[in-house]
Amino acid sequence: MSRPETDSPGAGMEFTLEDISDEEIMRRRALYEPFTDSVRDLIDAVIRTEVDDATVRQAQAEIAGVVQRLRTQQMDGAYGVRYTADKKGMAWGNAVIGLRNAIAPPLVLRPGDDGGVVTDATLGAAYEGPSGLVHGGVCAMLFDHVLGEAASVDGIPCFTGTISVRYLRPTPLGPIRIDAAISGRDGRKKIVRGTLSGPDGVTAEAEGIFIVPREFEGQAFSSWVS
Ligand SMILES: CCCCC/C=C\C/C=C\C/C=C\C/C=C\CCCC(=O)SCCNC(=O)CCNC(=O)[C@H](O)C(C)(C)COP(=O)(O)OP(=O)(O)OC[C@H]1O[C@@H](n2cnc3c(N)ncnc32)[C@H](O)[C@@H]1OP(=O)(O)O
Repeated sequence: MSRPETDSPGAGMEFTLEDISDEEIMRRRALYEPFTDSVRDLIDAVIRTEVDDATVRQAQAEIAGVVQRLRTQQMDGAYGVRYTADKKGMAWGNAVIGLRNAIAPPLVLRPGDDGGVVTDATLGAAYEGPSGLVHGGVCAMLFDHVLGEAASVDGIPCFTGTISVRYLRPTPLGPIRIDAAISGRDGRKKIVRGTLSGPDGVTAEAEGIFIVPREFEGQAFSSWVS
């Protein structure tokens, strides 16, 4: 596939204009969302299957066939961060929110009561660290994105400068919630705090410094289409 028009506003952040209608976004979403969900199911099934060796080998051959078919037409490089003419972002390859990324839970964010953002998700076997518990790096990755979104609520995308996570108690695999909001501003820097909660309450808290790249100062974008 040829790449749509690419714009690199700075700080290594590359955005790609893909001027498509809302109907076309809906069509692609209806196609790729269930497709990617099937791959998420596959990841979980591969981790948890207890079928016999022959069945595993047969499944591997079938998966290799599917991969080969998909590879007959591929875009160059990663999906990138695409946006429409009215500046709706489509970060569909993103590791945390990507609609086309089976590694992403994917998180879907909504506005919180405090001007911040909140998300609920279910983390299954693919996110395990210690037995039955969420991997600490996964917690950090999810915090990074959610705090980054909270920092960007006014539509100006921010980069993570520094983030620290305090793991208070283990986070069980299963339903989780993350809340994040800006707690301070200093020029291009925004201090953001967040919490990760499981069914029994807060398990980890994070604080980060998020920075508006110089090139983005004064620019406002729309929200993600996820
Ligand atoms: C075009 C259409 C777009 C469509 C988009 C549509 C919708 C989007 C809307 C909203 C959502 C957007 C995004 C948010 C989502 C998720 C977030 C994901 C977060 C990430 O996953 S992102 C990847 C990891 N992240 C990096 O890959 C950063 C690499 N890095 C750099 O790119 C630079 O390093 C940068 C930019 C950080 C700073 O560079 P710089 O040149 O601006 O900095 P400079 O030296 O001028 O410092 C200025 C002041 O920041 C202080 N400062 C500097 N660096 C600091 C640091 N690291 N920690 C703490 N403080 C720091 C200084 O001390 C000074 O402070 P003071 O003013 O007080 O002296």
